[in-house]
Amino acid sequence: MSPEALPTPVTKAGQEGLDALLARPSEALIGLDFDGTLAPIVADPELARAHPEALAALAALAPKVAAVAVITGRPAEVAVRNGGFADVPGLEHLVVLGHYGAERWDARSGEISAPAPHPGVAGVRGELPELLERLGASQGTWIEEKGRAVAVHTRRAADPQATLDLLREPLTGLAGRHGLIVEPGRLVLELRPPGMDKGVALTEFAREIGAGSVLYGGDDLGDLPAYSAVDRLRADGTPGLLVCSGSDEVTELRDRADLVVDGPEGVVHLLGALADRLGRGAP
Ligand SMILES: O=P(O)(O)OC[C@H]1O[C@H](O[C@H]2O[C@H](CO)[C@@H](O)[C@H](O)[C@H]2O)[C@H](O)[C@@H](O)[C@@H]1O
Repeated sequence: MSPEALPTPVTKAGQEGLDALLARPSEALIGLDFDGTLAPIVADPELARAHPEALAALAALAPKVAAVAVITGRPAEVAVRNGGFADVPGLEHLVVLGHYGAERWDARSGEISAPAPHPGVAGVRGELPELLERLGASQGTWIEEKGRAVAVHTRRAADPQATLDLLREPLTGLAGRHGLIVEPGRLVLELRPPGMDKGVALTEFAREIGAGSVLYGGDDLGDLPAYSAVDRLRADGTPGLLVCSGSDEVTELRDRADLVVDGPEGVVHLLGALADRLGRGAP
């Protein structure tokens, strides 16, 4: 198979991040979101799976870099299952940071560590169905039970965006009354505990492994804190590359990214191209 072509970042900072990754891969941290980045978006989150070529690309790249971490809003256990990340040769050191970093799964041990559940989630869970009913949220709006959080999805509603807009304020009020926050995403409003986000998760993990460069790839609003974390790392002297898994649904990342690729397909090609380049002896 011919090697994948490596795309060129459109910013100087991004090019410096890529150059650092290629020059010193053993110091590089690769952080990747799951839904919309490694897994194509589908109407039923239960059916979301990693892109068919994602595991092979990750397994080719992971042994060549310091670490690969999947940083996701999903419960870690769900991401590991839907991603097929367990027991993959080449991914023996993979880390999955679930619930925006509140949970951590290590491939090495197969164990998940997590803090105590936030009591507000039970309160929200109890009130949510009646609130949705009262608001007349259209048919197709449904609640995803996430254990440490609940998410209200509108992708299957007759008018997904209008339904999301209708729910935003009341759900923010409900979350606030129970000490939770609303995390908006692609046709979803998640009510979850505060205090952790993907930026904190990425920064802490980069510090833990002593990363000398960071690539972060995401597609959704929940990935913006990780983008900001890479900006801060760059300001402190750690080169970074911001990758956007492009879609028509979210444009905020596209505007800040160093490199926009075509959805999970493009992400997988990028990972493959990096593995190819490093395999041939970079830069
Ligand atoms: O941080 P992520 O890995 O991107 O997870 C964020 C949310 O992803 C899931 O919802 C999204 O993907 C679904 C499956 O493709 C799609 O149906 C939905 O519209 C998207 O918003 C997941 O269900 C949420 O719990 C995550 O918070």
